Amino acid sequence: MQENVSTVSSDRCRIGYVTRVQSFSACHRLHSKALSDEENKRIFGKCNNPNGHGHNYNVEITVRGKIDPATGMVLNITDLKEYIEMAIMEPLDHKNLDKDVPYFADVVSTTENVAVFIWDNLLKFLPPNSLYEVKIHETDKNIVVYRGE
Ligand SMILES: Nc1nc2c(c(=O)[nH]1)N=C([C@H](O)[C@H](O)COP(=O)(O)OP(=O)(O)OP(=O)(O)O)CN2
Ligand SMILES: [Zn+2]
Repeated sequence: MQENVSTVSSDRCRIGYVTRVQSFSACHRLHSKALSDEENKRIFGKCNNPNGHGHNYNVEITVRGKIDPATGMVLNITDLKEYIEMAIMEPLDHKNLDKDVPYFADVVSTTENVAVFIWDNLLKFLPPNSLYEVKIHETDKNIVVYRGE
């Protein structure tokens, strides 16, 4: 009986979630080309100031997948670190999001859109269907989650 339990248990597919945290610094201004100057000021307030402002963004990247019985891993975090470097740090760290990152030339650099940018960039490197969530702490109080929907 004990032997059967053991056999069934080892055959079971177990799903794990692996999260890696990464910080980056960037400045930006909330401004939409689809809105008038008055609307930009009314909607974005102090965040529409032409001088911009900066954040130390903290990003949590979560990957979902089968825990490989041979390696014990969903994916190797060493690989995930490299993907994060290419998908987040190289394009965004110490950048002016609106001026230095072409994606934000016509996309408002809200944290929601930064999360979408990071999601789409990570998809280029991660195994298919493995990215579960991108969570960004723009400040201690402002947190955005994007799950690819
Ligand atoms: N839906 C969103 N709303 C806002 C975003 C955003 O990305 N998505 N971003 C901003 C500004 O970028 C701004 O930096 C946030 O400022 P603020 O709320 O003032 O930041 P704090 O929480 O740190 O400030 P407190 O004064 O302590 O509340 C605005 N809106
Ligand atoms: Zn901001």
